[in-house]
Amino acid sequence: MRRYGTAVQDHVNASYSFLCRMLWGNAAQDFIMTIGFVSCTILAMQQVAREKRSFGALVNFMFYWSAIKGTVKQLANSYQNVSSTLVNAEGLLQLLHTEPSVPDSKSAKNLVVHTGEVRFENVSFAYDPRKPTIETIDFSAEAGKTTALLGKSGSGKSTIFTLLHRLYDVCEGSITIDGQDIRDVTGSSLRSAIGIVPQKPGIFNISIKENVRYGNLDATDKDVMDACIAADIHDCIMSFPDAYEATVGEGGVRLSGGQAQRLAIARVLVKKPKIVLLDEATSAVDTLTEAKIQKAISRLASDRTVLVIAHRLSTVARADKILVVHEGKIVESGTHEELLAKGGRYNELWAQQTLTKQVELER
Ligand SMILES: Nc1ncnc2c1ncn2[C@@H]1O[C@H](COP(=O)(O)OP(=O)(O)OP(=O)(O)O)[C@@H](O)[C@H]1O
Repeated sequence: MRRYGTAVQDHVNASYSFLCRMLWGNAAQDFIMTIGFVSCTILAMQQVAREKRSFGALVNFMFYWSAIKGTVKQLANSYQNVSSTLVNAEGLLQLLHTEPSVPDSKSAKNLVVHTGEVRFENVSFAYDPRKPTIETIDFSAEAGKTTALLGKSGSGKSTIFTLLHRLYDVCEGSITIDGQDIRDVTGSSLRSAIGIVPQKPGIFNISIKENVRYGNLDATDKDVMDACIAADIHDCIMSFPDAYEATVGEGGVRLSGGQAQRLAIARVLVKKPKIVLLDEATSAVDTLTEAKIQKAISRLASDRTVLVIAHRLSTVARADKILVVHEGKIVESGTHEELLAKGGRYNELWAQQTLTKQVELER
């Protein structure tokens, strides 16, 4: 409350000072205009008295003056408005001119995606050179298959996504998509080839239709509806009084967690990328919602390379390949059955998750 109070007080002080200056400015402007008018009128009257000008010219002058006065005042006010708008525009321009921290190389070409095979070759990375985050990770996510990343919190799963998106460059090794090193391609072509379903999707306070279309601004209304049907959210949207025109509130507050995630899946479906990164929400959803999300994910995954940070047992078990990440390294990889048979860390995580699920169900 104290911080908010201080901020409001600062705002009031700034508004008061702005208003005072504006009033002084207006008063000065009116004063100068009046002085100008009085001087010109005296001069004109003298000329009329000396018969240098006709009385009609004096009337004309007064008529023109009253016509021009309003426009000149408007011009001065416009200047005031323009200067305050320029402050905002300057902020926006600064934002638009922000240089990316990982710029495109001079010889960068557009990424050409054929099958969408992703390969990490001996990749090492550290946010802070004193503490490695990823150490010599080596794996490939095969085209059209689902690869699940599983591991404890802080093991480096999200960092693998961040590197594939090239928000940071790797310190050692390379990441390739269909044989092209992502450092040699343009950032825009890389990002348009990848669709992301984050845990907390960025949802805007606009209509559901526009929120889905954000994935592909050229998508037609039919494309949006088809994507929502595939993401199993169409019926839910139709139950809203305004259907696709319903606004969802700032950050999507009027949607449940499961609905927001399916909306994000629909957004990726209209984008139609070859590679999809999926960060499953950990929040406990009921079994029916989980089944709906799972159905939407299966449709999203068909014929696409999917890398998923898996939290749900159903996703983990269905994945074509599972990578167990531990302290920035891949310690185990294989299918669900292979890893269970190994009896290692995966087995341990699986047992833990199954137990948690049982406890949740018993509640
Ligand atoms: N932007 C960042 N700057 C510095 N360190 C970071 C940054 N992002 C993550 N880290 C650190 O990197 C490590 C790996 O984080 P990461 O988010 O990849 O883990 P995660 O396995 O995805 O965890 P979770 O399952 O909780 O999301 C953590 O120790 C974290 O503190």
